[in-house]
Amino acid sequence: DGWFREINSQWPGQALTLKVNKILHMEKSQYQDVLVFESETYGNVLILDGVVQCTERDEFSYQEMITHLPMASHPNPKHVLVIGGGDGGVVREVLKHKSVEHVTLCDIDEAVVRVSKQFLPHMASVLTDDRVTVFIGDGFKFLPEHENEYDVIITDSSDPVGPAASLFEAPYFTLLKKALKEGGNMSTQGECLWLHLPLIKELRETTKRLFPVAEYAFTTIPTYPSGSIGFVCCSLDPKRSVSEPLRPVPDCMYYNNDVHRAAFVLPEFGRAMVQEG
Ligand SMILES: NCCCN[C@H]1CC[C@H](NCCCN)CC1
Repeated sequence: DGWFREINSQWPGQALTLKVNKILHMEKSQYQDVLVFESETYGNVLILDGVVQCTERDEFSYQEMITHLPMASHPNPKHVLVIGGGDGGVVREVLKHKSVEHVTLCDIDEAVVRVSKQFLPHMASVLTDDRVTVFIGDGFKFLPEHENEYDVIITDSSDPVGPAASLFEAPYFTLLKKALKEGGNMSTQGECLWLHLPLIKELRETTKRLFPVAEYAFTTIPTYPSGSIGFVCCSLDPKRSVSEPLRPVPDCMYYNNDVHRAAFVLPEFGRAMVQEG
C-alpha cells in the first residue's frame, strides 16, 4: 500500500510509517539489507536491515549534533575519525570546522558508501574532498592500528543489534580511548530516552569508567523512533565541559551554541536515571 513501516523489536508496539513514491535501490550487502526509496515528504531515505538510517529532510539534526557537540567543545580539532557514518553526513559536518586538517571515515560496509554517493549526494559528496580518507573495514581492527592519533572520534553507528552491537560495549570504548590524543573528545550514537533508558544508563556508566567527562545529550528528529535520539559525549580532559561550546559553527540548520548547551538538559525521567548514580 505504498508505505514503509519501521516495525522492529527494539521499539515494540510502535512503528514510523513513511509514504513511498518509488523504490530506488535494494541489495543484500556482505553485512545487511540495504534499501533506498524516494519518499513523498522526506526526500530520499536510506534503510539498513529495516531501520531508518537517514532521510534527506531531517538528517541535518542528527549529523550536526553528533558532530558539533564534541567538535565545538574541543579547542583545536585537527585530526578526526568517524567510525560508521558511511553516508557521509557526519564528515560533511566535520569539515565545517576550519581547524580540521584531515578526516578519516571507517565504515565496515562498502555498500553504504557506494549507495549513499548515488542516492544521498548532499551527504556523500564530501567523501571525495582531499581532506577525507575513506577506509572500508571494522573499527575494531582499525582503532588499535591508530593509537594516539585523533583529537575527536565520532561513532556514528547503527543500533546495538547486528553488525554494530559491539560498538556499544566497554572493549570498543577502551580501544577508542587509546586512539584519542591527549585532551581528545568523542561522541557516540546513544539511542533514545523514550525507548532505551537502561541501555543509556549502562552506556554512560561504561564511558564514565573510561573518561573523566561523560555526558548524555539529545536532539529531536522526526524519522527516528519516538522522534528523538541521543549521544554520549566524552572528554579525556577532566577540565573540559563537553556541554560548553568554545566557538560558533557556521552554516547549520539545527545546531547553534544555545542548542548545544540545552541538549544536555534532560527531562526529569531521564535525568534521574542517566545523570545520577
Ligand atoms: N549517519 C546517520 C545514520 C546512523 N545513525 C542511526 C541512528 C538511529 C538508529 N535507529 C534509532 C533507534 C532508536 N533510537 C539507526 C542508525
